[in-house]
Amino acid sequence: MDVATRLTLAHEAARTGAAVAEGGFRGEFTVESKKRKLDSVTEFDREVQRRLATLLREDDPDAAIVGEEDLRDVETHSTIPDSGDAWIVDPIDGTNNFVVGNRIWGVAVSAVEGGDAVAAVNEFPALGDTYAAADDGTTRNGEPCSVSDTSDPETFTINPIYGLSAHHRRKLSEYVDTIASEFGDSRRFGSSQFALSSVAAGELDAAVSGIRLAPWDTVGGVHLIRQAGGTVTDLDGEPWTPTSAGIIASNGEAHDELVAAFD
Ligand SMILES: O=P(O)(O)OC[C@H]1O[C@](O)(COP(=O)(O)O)[C@@H](O)[C@@H]1O
Ligand SMILES: [Mg+2]
Repeated sequence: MDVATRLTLAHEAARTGAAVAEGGFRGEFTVESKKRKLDSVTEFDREVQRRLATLLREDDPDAAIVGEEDLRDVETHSTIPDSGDAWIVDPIDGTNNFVVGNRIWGVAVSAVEGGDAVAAVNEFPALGDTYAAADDGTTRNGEPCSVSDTSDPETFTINPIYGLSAHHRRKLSEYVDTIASEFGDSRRFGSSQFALSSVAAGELDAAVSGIRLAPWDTVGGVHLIRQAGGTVTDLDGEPWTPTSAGIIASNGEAHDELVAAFD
């Protein structure tokens, strides 16, 4: 399958999942906690992943499906296979927002070949924004977009992505302090894919995390940023991969300063 076809399929999957989730947004549904109190899953997370996995398998039967939710009836991987093709799915990124009726949640679908992302779509239906990329740049709602051109670190707006586990809380507060003392302002949204999409479209200058984030929270958004002209590394400044323990994603204009500031 060529990358243009993969992008089309990613769009179709994201749209399908978004329509399913939109049907439940601000309605009544069941919510459960997974391993941690803040790690929520709803019946819509599971249903969207089920629908996406079925749709993607129909068109690409040999590809692995990597997804956030553990479904009894659908085979899903939790890590990206070393070889072959895979689809990475976050059925709802920003579930805690979805649960309380906050609009910042989306469906993330990306295609990986031999470990490398080749197409990605992050759709945020309640916001009306869809970010997408194959191999010829990134679009927001079908129009080309690019990372910001902010170059003065003191004016950078940065999203410190944290996660849902309590033991990393100290790291988050250190990151917020560093942003306040060495950079500009901080933002937090409760959705890693939203943060990364925002960097890709120049709505944020950078997003950083000191913890290893899941592939469904990152791979698509990282591809969007790289295709939009940005830079994504690990905390040592080496190119980011899904196994990196931390991420510095930026417009590239003050990347060395970011790498020096966060560890
Ligand atoms: O910006 P915040 O509040 O640190 O949130 C980031 C967190 O949000 C999430 O992207 C939400 O993911 P889910 O809603 O899919 O569970 C986390 O995986 C990530 O760690
Ligand atoms: Mg999710």
